Amino acid sequence: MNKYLEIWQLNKTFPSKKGPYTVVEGFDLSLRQGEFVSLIGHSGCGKSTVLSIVAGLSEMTSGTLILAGKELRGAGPDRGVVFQAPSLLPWMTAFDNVLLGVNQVMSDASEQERKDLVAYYLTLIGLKDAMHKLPAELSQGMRQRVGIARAFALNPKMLLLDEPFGMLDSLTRYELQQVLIDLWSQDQKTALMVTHDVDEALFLSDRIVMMTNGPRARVGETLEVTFPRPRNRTEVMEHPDYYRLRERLISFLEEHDIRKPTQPDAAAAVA
Ligand SMILES: Nc1ncnc2c1ncn2[C@@H]1O[C@H](COP(=O)(O)OP(=O)(O)OP(=O)(O)O)[C@@H](O)[C@H]1O
Repeated sequence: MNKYLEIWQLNKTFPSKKGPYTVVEGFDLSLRQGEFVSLIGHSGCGKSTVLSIVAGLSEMTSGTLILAGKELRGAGPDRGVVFQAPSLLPWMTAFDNVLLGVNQVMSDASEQERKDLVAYYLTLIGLKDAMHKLPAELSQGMRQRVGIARAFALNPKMLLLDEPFGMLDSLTRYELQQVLIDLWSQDQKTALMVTHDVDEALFLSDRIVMMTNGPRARVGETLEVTFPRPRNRTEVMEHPDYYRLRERLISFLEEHDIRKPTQPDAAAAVA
């Protein structure tokens, strides 16, 4: 495997009132260039912790991170991050919010080139007619489109997405998943996404990485998703492997459900 992002023996321990709490331990994961990988696991297992360490927004306790052959230290424009809600400056239009980042990262390009780039991504993402509106004049889904357009426009080496559709209603979520996958197909950015949504992971990913529960969470199982690309939802859901892969993901999550009794005595106690 030609490794583009390498996460090697990642450990993260938080201090807590009861002593050090090790969230992830011995977490190993590699991504190929242009690969879309989703990280799935129960709430609190440490998915966002891993993502924010890769983004450089949180420090690891120990381990090694390598992106495109270089060891990562701190945050940088080589990683574009998309959270559940984008942080947009409320007094600036969607266009100016994206331009702000582009101006910082692409200082070598001319002013016109930078503006063209912003307009190009906002148009691709479906905001052609709304790019000069303020964030308050946009719906939540439109604001999230701005966040995604910004991440792509900055031309990072990779995208880090932390439940990017988690706050959207299901129709908007489906729409934006398609928008994201269309943009991704065009730019082929290496992407690591945290999600709770099994169908979202199956629709978008080349590989789904299932995390064990914390404390000391690590990679449990990995699922290859080989549906042909470009993808559309109907074709993916009608693919003969769809329900087998979905079933494997759900079984893994059920096997790792900490609320589920594992012994007859425990079952009796819960009953
Ligand atoms: N700054 C912090 N200080 C102490 N503990 C933290 C901190 N950030 C996260 N944790 C703990 O680390 C664990 C993993 O949190 P994290 O947010 O990474 O999980 P997650 O899998 O992304 O959860 P969810 O799916 O609910 O978003 C949790 O037990 C959380 O309480």
